[in-house]
Amino acid sequence: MISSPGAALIRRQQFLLKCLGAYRNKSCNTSSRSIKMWSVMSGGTALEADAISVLRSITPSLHLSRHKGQAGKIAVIGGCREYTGAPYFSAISALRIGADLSHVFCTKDAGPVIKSYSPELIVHPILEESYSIRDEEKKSVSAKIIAEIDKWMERFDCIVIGPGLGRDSFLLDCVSDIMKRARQANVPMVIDGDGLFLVTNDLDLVSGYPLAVLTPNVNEYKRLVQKLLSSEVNDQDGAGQLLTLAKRIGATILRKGKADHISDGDAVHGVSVYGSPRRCGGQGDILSGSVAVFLSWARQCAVIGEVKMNPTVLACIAASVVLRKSASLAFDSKRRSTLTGDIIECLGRSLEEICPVS
Ligand SMILES: NC(=O)C1=CN([C@@H]2O[C@H](COP(=O)(O)OP(=O)(O)OC[C@H]3O[C@@H](n4cnc5c(N)ncnc54)[C@H](OP(=O)(O)O)[C@@H]3O)[C@@H](O)[C@H]2O)[C@@H](O)CC1
Ligand SMILES: Nc1ncnc2c1ncn2[C@@H]1O[C@H](COP(=O)(O)OP(=O)(O)OP(=O)(O)O)[C@@H](O)[C@H]1O
Ligand SMILES: [Mg+2]
Repeated sequence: MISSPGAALIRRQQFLLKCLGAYRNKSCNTSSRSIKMWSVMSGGTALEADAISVLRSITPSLHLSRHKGQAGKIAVIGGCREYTGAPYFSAISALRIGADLSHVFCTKDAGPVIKSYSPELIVHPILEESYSIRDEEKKSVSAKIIAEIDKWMERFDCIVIGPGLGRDSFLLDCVSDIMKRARQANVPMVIDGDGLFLVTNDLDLVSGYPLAVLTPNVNEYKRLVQKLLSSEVNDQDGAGQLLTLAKRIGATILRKGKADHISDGDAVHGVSVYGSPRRCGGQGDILSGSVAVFLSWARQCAVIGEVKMNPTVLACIAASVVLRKSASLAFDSKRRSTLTGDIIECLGRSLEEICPVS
């Protein structure tokens, strides 16, 4: 059941309206059709809001005085023998949204492959799967991996855990340790793909960590609901169930689908901007890299006036809007042949149309 809104929630709702209203008349050399999202605060009040304004409020302007790294340093932990596309899509999307540096930590096998896709990515092929190490080596190999990641951890503004990670048990144990380190260092995490498999089986990794964002697709969401709420997905009360799940976990969830639904346990927001009917694999990977960048930006500007907006929620709204708009642009020209790479090509144009570089 959705509980009554507290004073803080009402203030937040009023703030959101004010913040959105402030931008409504700002000129924009885009087609500027209003991009709509809806929000349901805990009291059940629906409000139509302008997601363009959320994007504009968190996207930093570009100045000649800014140095490399200030627009975001992102790391993706993922990429194994089977999957090299997913971490690439996530990491390159982070750069296309506007991050300055994008790293990938992947297995030794995946490293050369991912490097060959792009010279823009900084690729660390340091992870290992069980098949490549003997049992007696596991402890020392694991310690070496953690030591290597530790050298970098505090430099990252956000890490994405899971695109194309695979399910190897040794690898997942190492990634659990990496997540614990990230949490200790207060580094935000976006958990997707096989990272969600890990978290579903060990909730403590993200439980009560407000800087964690979970981005489940249909299957991943179903597994979370079954495990944590001991029930089936309830689409009659989808918003209520998402709210309960987010509250139970103590983190933000972006439930992907025909409309994207976002909750941090206080409110549920929906983004239903028209996207594309093409369902080629990899679109969730674009989303994870994009959320990471917007989260690093939103954390820098989420305190406006007296009210603090949850940066994880703002980041999810922004990423969802830009991905869907990009998918729509790509589909306009590529139609049935639209691939994930085509959507990534449109990320810059989508964001530019909403937040033009002055
Ligand atoms: N190029 C690459 O390297 C990419 C690699 N990736 C990486 O792959 C790993 C596994 O991730 P995943 O998403 O493939 O696994 P999962 O969620 O179990 O789905 C598998 C099956 O579930 C079904 N299904 C899906 N949606 C559904 C729906 N709406 N409604 C109903 N059913 C639905 C559908 O089953 P089918 O229709 O074939 O029976 C689908 O085939 C992970 O590491 C990820 O990051 C991807 O990022 C893609 C690009
Ligand atoms: N039925 C749909 N209609 C319109 N857009 C959708 C639909 N399903 C998903 N999307 C869009 O695609 C994005 C990715 O969702 P999807 O369910 O494909 O993730 P995923 O399965 O994790 O993708 P990936 O193949 O990268 O693993 C969502 O954020 C949403 O914007
Ligand atoms: Mg996925």
